[in-house]
Amino acid sequence: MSESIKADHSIFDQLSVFGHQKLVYCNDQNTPLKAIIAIHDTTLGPALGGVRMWSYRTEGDALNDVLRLSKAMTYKAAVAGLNLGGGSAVIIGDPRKDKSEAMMRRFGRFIKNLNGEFITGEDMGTNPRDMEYIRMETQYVTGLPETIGGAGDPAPVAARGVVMGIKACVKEQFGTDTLAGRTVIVQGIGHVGEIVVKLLRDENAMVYVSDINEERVRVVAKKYSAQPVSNNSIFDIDADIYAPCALGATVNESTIKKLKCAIIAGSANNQLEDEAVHGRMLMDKGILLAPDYVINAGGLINCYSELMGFSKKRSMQLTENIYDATRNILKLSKQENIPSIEAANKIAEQRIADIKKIKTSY
Ligand SMILES: NC(=O)c1ccc[n+]([C@@H]2O[C@H](COP(=O)([O-])OP(=O)(O)OC[C@H]3O[C@@H](n4cnc5c(N)ncnc54)[C@H](O)[C@@H]3O)[C@@H](O)[C@H]2O)c1
Repeated sequence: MSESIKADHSIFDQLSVFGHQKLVYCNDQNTPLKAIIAIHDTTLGPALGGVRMWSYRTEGDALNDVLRLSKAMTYKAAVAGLNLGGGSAVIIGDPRKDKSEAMMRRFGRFIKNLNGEFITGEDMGTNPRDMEYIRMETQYVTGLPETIGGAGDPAPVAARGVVMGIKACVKEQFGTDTLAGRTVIVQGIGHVGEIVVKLLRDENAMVYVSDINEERVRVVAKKYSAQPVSNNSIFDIDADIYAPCALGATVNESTIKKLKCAIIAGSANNQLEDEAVHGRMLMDKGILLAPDYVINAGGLINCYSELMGFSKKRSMQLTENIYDATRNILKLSKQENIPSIEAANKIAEQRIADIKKIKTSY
């Protein structure tokens, strides 16, 4: 888990860094679709992961993102105790300008050809409507609207889990898990971030909000009586908790130097630019990191419920367990004097190794 992917390596080299099983390039000039599906590990079950649509600067950036996201899904499902493997997909393009019904349905046909090895759902830049389009072509999709038998938007469940993780860290750092009076910076107030803000404000935390979309900052700050801050100045604020809820890799060499918080806990996947280096740097600085894939697993739990026929109530109950899961990881981190992300990886890898003993692959 500590290796990083180098853009100049061959594709097979890059697949070997994290032990990926399969990579599918989906190209269709008519719709036009350029997508990559990465399947990391199917020991525990079919690979489930969202499809992200983003204006990647280069194809290498898209590949890097999908490899990192799919690996995180394997670990997320493993720690959450779900019978799912890890996979992910990215579509290259601007979701506001380039998306169409035909593109999403064409993407659905690529998933169909994988015969259930990969199941998708929402991620940044995609929504329940897109999942409906994919569903027109394949059954291997989750996050469908409740009106057509799905479990609905996973974001509220993901947000609940994030707040459970925040509470577990607050308990560790401050001795009590009450959020009243704690200060939190939420970076990225989209589907998940906005609900994180709401839940924090419901418990009387003081919340700063930032986003590259200034209109959203204005609207969300007003709606929840939060403090708007510019994206450039978030690391100058003296807050208890930094909650990254946008893109990954925001915790890196330069931001760790500036961070003044006691806790990092948010929904964004792959928050650490380099797990081994930055996990240790945070530990040395006394900043507690809630491993992202542990506390943002609510979205995946909701999708799993959709597959297994669970109710919203059951999803929420399973998501509440994130509090204890986070506490256990922080305990192991302390006992073994290892970064929290390493402790989480150990627990995930142990479960995968145990289940491997009873079956060789999905
Ligand atoms: N939606 C889910 O159910 C779910 C579940 C688990 C994890 N996540 C992760 O949580 C994160 C957010 O997901 P979402 O569904 O809320 O996405 P979203 O697209 O609804 O919201 C993302 C928000 O971040 C903002 N943003 C983008 N780049 C930014 C930057 N550099 N600085 C500040 N703001 C920025 C966008 O303007 C947008 O408002 C992603 O990393 C996603 O992978 C989402």
